[in-house]
Amino acid sequence: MLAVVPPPVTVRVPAKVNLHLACGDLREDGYHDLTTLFQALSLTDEVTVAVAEEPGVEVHGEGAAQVPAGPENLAWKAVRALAAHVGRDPDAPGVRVTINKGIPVAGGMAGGSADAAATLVGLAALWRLEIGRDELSTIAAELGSDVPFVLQGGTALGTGRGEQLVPVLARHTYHWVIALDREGLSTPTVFRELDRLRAEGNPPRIGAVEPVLEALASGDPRQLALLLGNDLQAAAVSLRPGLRRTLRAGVNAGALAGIVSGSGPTCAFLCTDADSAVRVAAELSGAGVCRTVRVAQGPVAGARVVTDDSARPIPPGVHA
Ligand SMILES: C[C@](O)(CO)[C@H](O)COP(=O)(O)OP(=O)(O)OC[C@H]1O[C@@H](n2ccc(N)nc2=O)[C@H](O)[C@@H]1O
Ligand SMILES: Nc1ncnc2c1ncn2[C@@H]1O[C@H](COP(=O)(O)OP(=O)(O)OP(=O)(O)O)[C@@H](O)[C@H]1O
Repeated sequence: MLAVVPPPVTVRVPAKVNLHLACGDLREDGYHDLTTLFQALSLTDEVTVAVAEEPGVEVHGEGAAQVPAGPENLAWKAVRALAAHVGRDPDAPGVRVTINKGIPVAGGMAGGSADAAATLVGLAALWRLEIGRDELSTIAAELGSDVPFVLQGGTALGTGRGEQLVPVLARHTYHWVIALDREGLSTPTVFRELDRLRAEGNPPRIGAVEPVLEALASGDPRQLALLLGNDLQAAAVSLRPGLRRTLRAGVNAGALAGIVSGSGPTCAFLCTDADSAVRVAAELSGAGVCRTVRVAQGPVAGARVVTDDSARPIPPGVHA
């Protein structure tokens, strides 16, 4: 009997911005306790997983040259982790992962994490696994602190390393302008810089998360804008002083507020509405303070299969 090769599966996965990121002190395991509010944004990667005789990862799109295409790719680590979890050989998983990057690389928007989350969802479909989202989320957390959130999407409160999530009701679509820097920043370096700043002095810490949750419940972007905060911003700005100018330029261009996204260097600007975001993006891109700008909305869904099965010819021997 001929084995039917399952068709490739494509998954779309969002970037994230942290609306609120309160960072605790360095823990003994090298991580920091976080209280963070994540929002998934409409900047996305597309990841296709396919059964292949020549396994591996290929990366296309913006910034692809900076992304490893070997075993260090977080998507490949996800292949190995899921294979091991379900009793397949992680050294011979027989799959190829094709990543199309739309999320800035090393931009503080969880680009690698997104590819890992998408790979988990794609393989679960390709291998027809009976595996729940909670089980996938546990594997995701082992791959990186941001992976469970981009798997889940929407808006969520993260604690622990950022991997313990509770969904949050956000009654509004928020409009963002995203300013991409010329070069990335390494996440561990930014956390280390915050530790250094804290050892030397006393950089201010952002306030409690509750008022931000209330602002989100109100759905008023003006209220939310007043409360955006990120403890890692001081560290990112210390390593990349030009970000101060970018943050100022976004507000001067008409944004309600600007913030460094996660560990940076990407800056995210909250705008009143979609029209305002387009105007802010146009003005900011002319200000010469960043490599390029994008417009995005949030919240959006987490990693989900987008393969259009209806457009795919039914292989011979398979009946719908
Ligand atoms: C900055 C954020 O993007 C905010 O959402 C995340 O905290 C980073 O998440 P991530 O890139 O998935 O990070 P991981 O791969 O888990 O960790 C990379 C490194 O970042 C630092 N790290 C990360 C998360 C955390 N809560 N504390 C940390 O100190 C550690 O040095 C760790 O070795
Ligand atoms: N699939 C991947 N996509 C992007 N980068 C990857 C991937 N796999 C491994 N990397 C490596 O991870 C580094 C960080 O890239 P990534 O785009 O995930 O950063 P980030 O968005 O700042 O992460 P985070 O916001 O989760 O801290 C890159 O410099 C790259 O070498």
